[in-house]
Amino acid sequence: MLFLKVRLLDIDLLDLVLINPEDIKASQYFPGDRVVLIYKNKEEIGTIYSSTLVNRGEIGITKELAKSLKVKEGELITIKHADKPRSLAYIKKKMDKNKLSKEEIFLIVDEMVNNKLTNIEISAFVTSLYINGMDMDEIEALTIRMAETGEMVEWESLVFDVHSIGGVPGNKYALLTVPIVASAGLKIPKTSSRAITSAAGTADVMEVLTRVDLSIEEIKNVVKETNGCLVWGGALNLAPADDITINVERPLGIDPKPLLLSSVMAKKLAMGVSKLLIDIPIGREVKVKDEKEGNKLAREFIELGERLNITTECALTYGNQPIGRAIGPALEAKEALETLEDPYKGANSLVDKATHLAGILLEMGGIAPAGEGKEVAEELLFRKAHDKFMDIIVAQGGKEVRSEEIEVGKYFIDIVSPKDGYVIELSNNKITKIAKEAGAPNDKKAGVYLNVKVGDKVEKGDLLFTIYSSSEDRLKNAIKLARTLYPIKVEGILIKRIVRF
Ligand SMILES: O=P(O)(O)OC[C@H]1O[C@H](OP(=O)(O)O)[C@H](O)[C@@H]1O
Ligand SMILES: Nc1ccnc(=O)[nH]1
Repeated sequence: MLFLKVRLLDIDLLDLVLINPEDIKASQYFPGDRVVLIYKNKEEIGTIYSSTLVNRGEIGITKELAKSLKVKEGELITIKHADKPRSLAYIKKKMDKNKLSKEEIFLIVDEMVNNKLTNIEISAFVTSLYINGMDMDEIEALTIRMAETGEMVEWESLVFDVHSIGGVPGNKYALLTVPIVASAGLKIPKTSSRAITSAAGTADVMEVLTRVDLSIEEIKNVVKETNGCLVWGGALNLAPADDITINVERPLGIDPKPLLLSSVMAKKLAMGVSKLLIDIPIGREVKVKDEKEGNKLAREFIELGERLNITTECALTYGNQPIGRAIGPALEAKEALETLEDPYKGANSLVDKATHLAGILLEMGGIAPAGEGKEVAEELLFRKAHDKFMDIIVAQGGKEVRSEEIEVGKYFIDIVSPKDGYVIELSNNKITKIAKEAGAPNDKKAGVYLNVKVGDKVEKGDLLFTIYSSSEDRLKNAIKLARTLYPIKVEGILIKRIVRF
């Protein structure tokens, strides 16, 4: 046991514990050791790093860790050796391609939620799922435990929801679909995650306009008032393991299928959703490459839904190029608002996707007859969705806002076509990489605005796209990347002329 005086660190690395090298030398500990930090009746796990940033007799811990321990700067805490988490053996079992039992999966989730696993261990779990997968029994256990380890919401009437598996840039459909469905009288308390593989998750986009970190009580009030909401799952104590795994998935840029299924469905189970529509974008550069793979994933969502008592339908949607033209939180919020303000001016792909998905939900909810949902949704988009969206923004704690008031990055650069021709290729992955390099999603004002889409005719010097950032340096890096990646290819229609011999 070692007693040390707390120093608070402004570092975003939850389990980081700094100790002066001299103190480490004089103790039984080594850098990299996992330790239990004890303060009064609270315990947390941390990993020791050696650093002269703290003086002898001090221990540097993050503000977040201090908050969990309820300890203040200058107070004394105790550390002792931590046992290896028991679930580590099961993570290794999955690495060795074995099936895990329900109890083993429950323990992994429990230890994850109780801060007993370090990011390295969680990352090994995520990677093992990426490589070795899980069967439906395992996925069901993972989903149920992810939901049960947080709060579970109950409603007096049926609630609906829509959720995209993501992967396609510019996927701001929910900012239209939710108000359309809510304005038809169905309850739709939508939870989203932040970006996983993309440059902006729905929660990141919505946060530009209003609060997304509502409590369950607040959500209930918003839904009572407006029928809908668009909130961030990670802010609530709703399926807490979801946000923990997403924070590991994001830097790896992967979304393993068992986690994709459990991440989405655990949030829906915890939120008490009864009828759900899943959007599965299909395309070369998204999570699901073709229709065959899409059908398979859809069947898995439907089966998992049955096991959880959530009536689930799926829509396979076009994912070969971005939805709409804006990529990045503020740019997407602006485009969604523009489209709600005047759907005639909105990007076709955005209006089409949002009304198709809303239409299916309206049919599932008995509001529209079979086959007529899209038409009803379009009408609601023109007549009611904008006002409903404003009501939701205000009820969540924001202010009514017009699209022209949304600020985007003050540093920007236009990228123009090097030749005459047609846009023959627009790469999702490359556009996402450029938007991220410019700072999205953390820099809400960063991103890419596409002036052209596949098939458009362009002349040399015409604007192809604009990159925005709040930082001059990040913009420079994004430009450099854009110049090497060529995310948009322009070619003439004539490929080759062949003459007779
Ligand atoms: O595209 P990437 O970042 O991989 O996936 C994450 C996004 O997909 C889902 O979309 P929605 O909430 O249904 O709109 C999530 O909630 C999140 O916004
Ligand atoms: N893995 C996930 C993909 C899409 N949405 C989620 O909430 N989670």
